[in-house]
Amino acid sequence: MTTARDHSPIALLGAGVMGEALLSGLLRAGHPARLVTVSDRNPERTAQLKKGYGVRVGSTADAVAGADTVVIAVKPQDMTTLLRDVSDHLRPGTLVVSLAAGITTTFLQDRLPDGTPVARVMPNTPALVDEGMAAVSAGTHCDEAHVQIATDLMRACGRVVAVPEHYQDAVTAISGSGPAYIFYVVEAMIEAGVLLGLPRATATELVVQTLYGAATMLKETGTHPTVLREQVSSPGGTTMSALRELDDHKVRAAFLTAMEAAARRSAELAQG
Ligand SMILES: NC(=O)C1=CN([C@@H]2O[C@H](COP(=O)(O)OP(=O)(O)OC[C@H]3O[C@@H](n4cnc5c(N)ncnc54)[C@H](O)[C@@H]3O)[C@@H](O)[C@H]2O)C=CC1
Ligand SMILES: O=C(O)[C@@H]1CCC=N1
Repeated sequence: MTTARDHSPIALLGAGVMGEALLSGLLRAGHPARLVTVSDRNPERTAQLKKGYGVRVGSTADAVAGADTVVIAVKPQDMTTLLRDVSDHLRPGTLVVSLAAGITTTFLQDRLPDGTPVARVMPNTPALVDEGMAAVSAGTHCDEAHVQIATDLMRACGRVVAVPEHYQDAVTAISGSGPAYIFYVVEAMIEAGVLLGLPRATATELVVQTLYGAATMLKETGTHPTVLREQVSSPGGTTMSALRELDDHKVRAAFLTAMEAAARRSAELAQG
């Protein structure tokens, strides 16, 4: 899909884990490196990205002044300071896309020049391998073309959905933080394999391929996870013995409580 701002200048402010994931996806999708200016308060980081990707680097002021789209990927706690700098150099009509957890479009609009179009996006780290999941919400001054630009940006490295902004805390708890829960389960399964006497490398290969296979089944068959789980669970068999332990240890309830906590934390982050 092409848009009016295809291959127009982008400023990326904050080039940590998430910023690099998006940057690498954009470049793989064909966005010219010379049209991306990266700014990070850590000079080692900008030097790494300049060397690794051939992008331009500069101050926040330089990056913002030359951009049609400004992508902000700093921690929520660094947002207020950064927005002061951005505000001073933003050209009228420039779209500001924030990837920060918890930071609302109202928070952004209140700290940017009147009428600035802003979009709030919740991405996730699988963007690094073009399998990201991102949810986009529009601010007050964001029209359909702006939403499309934000969507196209994120589509460079995975799937994108548009959601009403009041869903964003829940989205953050599910797909934003979600990869960490999966990696946590993977770690636990590998440890279990080692406990059962498998070499760590073998346990890791078994777990990773099992995860990949199960995820592929979910995605490619569209079959409900309950049905897929039942297909593995023979009457009186091994799987039911394990699942009973997970139920006894309230693992399902723990997931619900954990994701409620993540959503609550997301809502708190805009309060500073
Ligand atoms: N890591 C993840 O899985 C996800 C992160 N996010 C959001 O993405 C944002 C970035 O998170 P990470 O990349 O994980 O953090 P990070 O700590 O890896 O990267 C943040 C970068 O921002 C830079 N920075 C801080 N203040 C700055 C300033 N004033 N000007 C320029 N650069 C500045 C830091 O030096 C750092 O390199 C956060 O708001 C987070 O909520 C959203 C979804 C997933
Ligand atoms: O933990 C965090 O706050 C960020 C937002 C979603 C994933 N990582």
